[in-house]
Amino acid sequence: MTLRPPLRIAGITELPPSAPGMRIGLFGGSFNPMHEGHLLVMAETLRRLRLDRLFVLVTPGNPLKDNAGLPSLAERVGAARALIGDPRIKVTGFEAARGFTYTWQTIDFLTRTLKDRRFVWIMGADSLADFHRWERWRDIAARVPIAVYVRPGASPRALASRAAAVLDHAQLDEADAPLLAGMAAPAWVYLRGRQSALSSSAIRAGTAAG
Ligand SMILES: Nc1ncnc2c1ncn2[C@@H]1O[C@H](COP(=O)(O)OP(=O)(O)OP(=O)(O)O)[C@@H](O)[C@H]1O
Ligand SMILES: O=C(O)c1ccc[n+]([C@@H]2O[C@H](COP(=O)([O-])O)[C@@H](O)[C@H]2O)c1
Repeated sequence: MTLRPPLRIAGITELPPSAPGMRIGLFGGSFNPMHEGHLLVMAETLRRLRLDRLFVLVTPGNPLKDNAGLPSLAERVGAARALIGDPRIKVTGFEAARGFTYTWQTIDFLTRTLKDRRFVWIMGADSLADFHRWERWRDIAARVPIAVYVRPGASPRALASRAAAVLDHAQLDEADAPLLAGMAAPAWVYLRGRQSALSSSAIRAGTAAG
C-alpha cells in the first residue's frame, strides 16, 4: 500500500479553508522569490474578477524549468507570506504534499473535492505564451476559467500563441472580467492595466530596478 504524505506538513502545505460559493483565484508559481509584480497581479485580479479569495500555489517545481538550486518550499512559502498583507490571499504548498507535478492534477483535485467553489486560474502573459507546452493544457482550459494578466514585453507572444488561437472562441471582453468566475469553462480574459517589469530572475541576478 502506498501511503500518501499528510496534507499538512509543518504548517506550510495545507489547503486553505474556503466556503461553498466562494470565487477563488488560483495563482501558481515558483515564487523564487515572490515580488511586487506578483502582488500587482493578485491585487488587480482580486478586484477585477471580484474574487473572494486567492490561493497562491507555491509549486514544488515548474516541470518546464530546471529546478536545480530552487530554494525549499518552506523558504518560498515563508517569504511569500511575509510579503503579503491582504487577508484574502492564502499561500499554500499543498501540491507538494499531494505529490502533484502538473497543474492539471491540481485543477482536477480541487474541482473534484471542492465542487461548489468557483475557481479561476491566474497567470501572467508570459505563461500564456508557453501554455500549449503544459501537460494536458486543453483539459485545464476545459475545467476552469483563466485570467491572463499583461506583463511588459509579453503581450505579442502571448496573444499570438497556440493556446490563444485554440481558445479564441472562448475569450471574453475585458469589460466582462467580473463575469469570468461564474462562467463555465472554457472561458478566458486578457487583462491589461498597471504593469510591473519585475521578475524573480532579475532579483536573483541582482539586476532588478527599484
Ligand atoms: N511582473 C509580472 N507581471 C505579470 N505577471 C507576472 C510578473 N511576474 C511574474 N508573473 C506571473 O506570475 C506567475 C509566477 O511567476 P514566477 O514565480 O515564475 O515569477 P517570474 O518573475 O516570472 O520568475 P522568473 O524570472 O524566475 O521566471 C506566472 O504566471 C508569471 O507569468
Ligand atoms: O503542468 C504543467 O505542465 C506546467 C508547466 C509549466 C508551468 N506550470 C505551472 O505554472 C505556474 C507558474 O510557474 P512559474 O515557474 O512560471 O512560476 C506554476 O504553478 C507551475 O506549476 C505547469
